[in-house]
Amino acid sequence: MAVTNFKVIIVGGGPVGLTAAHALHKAGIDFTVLERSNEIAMDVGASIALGSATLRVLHQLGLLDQLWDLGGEIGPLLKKFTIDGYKFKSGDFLYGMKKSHGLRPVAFHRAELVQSLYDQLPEEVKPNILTRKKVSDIQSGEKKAKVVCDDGSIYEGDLVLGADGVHSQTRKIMRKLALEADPNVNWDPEAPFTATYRCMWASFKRPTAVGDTAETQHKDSSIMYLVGKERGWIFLYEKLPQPTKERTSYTSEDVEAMGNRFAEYPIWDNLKVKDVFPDRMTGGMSDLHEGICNNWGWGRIVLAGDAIHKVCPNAGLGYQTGVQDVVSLVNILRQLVVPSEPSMGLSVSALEAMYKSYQSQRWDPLSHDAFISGQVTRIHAWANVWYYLLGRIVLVPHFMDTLMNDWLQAPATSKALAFNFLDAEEPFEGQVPWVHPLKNLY
Ligand SMILES: Cc1cc2nc3c(=O)[nH]c(=O)nc-3n(C[C@H](O)[C@H](O)[C@H](O)COP(=O)(O)OP(=O)(O)OC[C@H]3O[C@@H](n4cnc5c(N)ncnc54)[C@H](O)[C@@H]3O)c2cc1C
Repeated sequence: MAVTNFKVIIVGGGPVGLTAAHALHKAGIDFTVLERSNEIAMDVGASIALGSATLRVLHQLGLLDQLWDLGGEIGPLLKKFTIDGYKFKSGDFLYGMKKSHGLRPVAFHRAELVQSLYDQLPEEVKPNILTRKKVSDIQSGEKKAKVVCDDGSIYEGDLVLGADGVHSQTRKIMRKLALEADPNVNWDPEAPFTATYRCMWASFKRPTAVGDTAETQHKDSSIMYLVGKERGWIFLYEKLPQPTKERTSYTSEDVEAMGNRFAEYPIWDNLKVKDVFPDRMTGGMSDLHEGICNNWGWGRIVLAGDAIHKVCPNAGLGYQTGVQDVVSLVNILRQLVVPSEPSMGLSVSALEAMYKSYQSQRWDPLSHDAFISGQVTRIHAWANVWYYLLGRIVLVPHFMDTLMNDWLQAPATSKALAFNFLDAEEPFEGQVPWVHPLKNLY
């Protein structure tokens, strides 16, 4: 039950929007989610792999028990192939994660993860999740914000949280309002991200053992193969003829053509793209935009998730960075609104100060995750000689442990945020202690 009369309107019922809904509910802050799709968990075919830092946050929210039934831990065996089927490496490349924080990443089917986030909302707040609500306009006033949907309906709140993805309408509206208020303000461009690669993904009935994972590396194109509990997924990556900031829509013919271009490439021992692609259950294709916005909030509008930062999926960090946004934002917001008198509300200047704290808390860890994501993508695609040497020769399991995990990933993971108002038993522990242990909240 809400303990304050502060209300957040969340634009977008994707994974980040629904995670925010859980967090706000636990913080005692009222919310409404406006989702443009007809259903919450549209099956677009992709997987989402989550590491220990994200899963412990979901554990704090009480969601982990049900999620275990859906996910499959990746590894221990990762194989690396060239496109002619030569297996140039094989080993436990993710052991470092298990050693440092108790768990290798766990792979979920995205639609099942999102459905579970929805299903696990308490019954009394499920009516706050509204579908077929495409947000078309936002007014940000001194006292309240109004959100207008394309069916003419209007929703009023104290804060609008744009979790509406890479092509965020909330981000576009916020930019327009900020520039109208001050034409000289230095703002992100309307299309703030650039795509250098595109990806086609597909899911199919699990062909090999749970946890199997492979990379197929080549100049400017690569594949990832992942096997979860029930399904397998392939991700086919290809460098674009030139980088673009535009939004390209791909047709089913484009999907078919890309599948055919990769048909003979291996994804596992004795398994090629052509052996799974024709039997795909779901799939999709998009350009992979990359970048981080500089403007995270204005007036009564703030952004989270893909709406403000976009990374390539090879390292599996996109949603995970969005979860960290939610933790940071809700921790700070709760401190501001929950102790205040019910009638006080929050001024725009107080909110804008909050956006600065939120952005500065998230900036360095986010930049680190974006760096890792960009590197992994370019290593898989042999983007230049240096990346080729890393991918093809240098990154053997032992060195991978030291470089990627012990030096880069484990220190970042240990500093990952957790909710500072929710207690929980620590679900994962390894050799590297958490900086924010759940039992000893900071
Ligand atoms: C192939 C692939 C594999 C990936 N694998 C991983 C992985 O392993 N691990 C990981 O952490 N991340 C992964 N990601 C990234 C992850 O999917 C995204 O980072 C994540 O989905 C972002 O969540 P979001 O809620 O911010 O945005 P989205 O998932 O884009 O959700 C936005 C929601 O807003 C809604 N919306 C949009 N506009 C409006 C509007 N005007 N009004 C109302 N609603 C609107 C949309 O319908 C959607 O439901 C992967 C991505 C891809 C493409």
